[in-house]
Amino acid sequence: MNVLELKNVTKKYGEHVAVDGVCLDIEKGKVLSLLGPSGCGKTTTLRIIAGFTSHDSGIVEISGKNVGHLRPYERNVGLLFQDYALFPHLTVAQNVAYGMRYRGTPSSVIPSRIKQMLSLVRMSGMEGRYPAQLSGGQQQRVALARALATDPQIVLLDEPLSALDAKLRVELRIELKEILRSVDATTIVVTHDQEEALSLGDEVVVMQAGKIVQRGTPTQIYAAPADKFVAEFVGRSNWFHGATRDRFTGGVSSYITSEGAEIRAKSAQSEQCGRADLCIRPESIELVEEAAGAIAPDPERNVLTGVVFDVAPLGADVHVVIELPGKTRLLVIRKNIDRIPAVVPGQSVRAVFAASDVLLFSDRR
Ligand SMILES: Nc1ncnc2c1ncn2[C@@H]1O[C@H](COP(=O)(O)OP(=O)(O)OP(=O)(O)O)[C@@H](O)[C@H]1O
Repeated sequence: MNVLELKNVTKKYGEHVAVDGVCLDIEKGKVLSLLGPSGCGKTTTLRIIAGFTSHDSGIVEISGKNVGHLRPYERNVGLLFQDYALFPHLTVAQNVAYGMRYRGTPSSVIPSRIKQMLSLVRMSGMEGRYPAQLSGGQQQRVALARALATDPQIVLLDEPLSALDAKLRVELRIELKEILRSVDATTIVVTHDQEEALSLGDEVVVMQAGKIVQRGTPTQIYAAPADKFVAEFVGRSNWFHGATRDRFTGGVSSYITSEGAEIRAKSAQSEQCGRADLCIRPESIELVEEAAGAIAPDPERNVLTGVVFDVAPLGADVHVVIELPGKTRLLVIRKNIDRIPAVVPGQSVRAVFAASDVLLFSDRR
């Protein structure tokens, strides 16, 4: 059974439709990431579920019950919101106890529950501290303990890690995932950080302008984006615009790009596409030096010749920018451990990628 179900939920601010007919369900114990650019309606959706914002139409159900008329404290929802900081005048223990007292948890149970929650978020021994005496990461752990203390039916996390620096963010992200899994929490996490969304969510929901444009596993969203917006928003990408020239057997079509290059794409949809946007992920491209000799022709492989423009060794990855004829630039990302050819700017190379790695988006303009 779904713990949460939104049925055609819409919210307008004046003429502006912030949430536009959203339908969303989530099963018990699953973590759903809500991802999208600033202003696409993620926070408004969470606030509607929590009961802080009323929706204009549609139905919000928690465990099969319409909760549209219930106040926030009457819904058993755990919250960790950007603007829902710890109470500065309360200790760690009092902050964690706050929601429980509000919801009528028996006083006899509260101390052991505080202990359990603080141990879960690795904050045992900090009960008597005030928020100002904690680091940003510690404050977020306490806020998480407070959100989970009432054993909520749904946990809503709005940009839970955004205030932290990059390294701590990644560390806490891994912990957060483990904690949510250990308590079997049904969770929606809002983020505009794609890496966070893909790593935390069992499934990812991508929103644009108040609407859901795709829902899928992190792998589906990355490897099979529903449209150009999702492909551009999730992951890095190289883009070409082209028109079909030839069609071959096995779903392979060749496109001539605006810059005059030929790119072959293999896709179930390629038969329908006259003009199309072609997307190639930087990780799908291999670099082959000129010195490596001729590359055997293969109708399902692309070979583009260019000149290395920039090489950026970024720790585990190397980012290489290739300039193709017509000044188009192609980003190639290789793992350091691949021992890619030690290319240098100005060197001629070939960028090689499979026709099946080209994502095609039909251009209906
Ligand atoms: N109280 C309000 N009054 C008027 N407009 C609002 C209000 N709250 C949100 N909006 C508008 O609704 C749209 C969606 O806002 P929302 O905060 O849900 O976006 P978001 O996807 O969470 O963005 P961000 O990632 O920047 O937090 C935006 O255009 C915003 O300006």
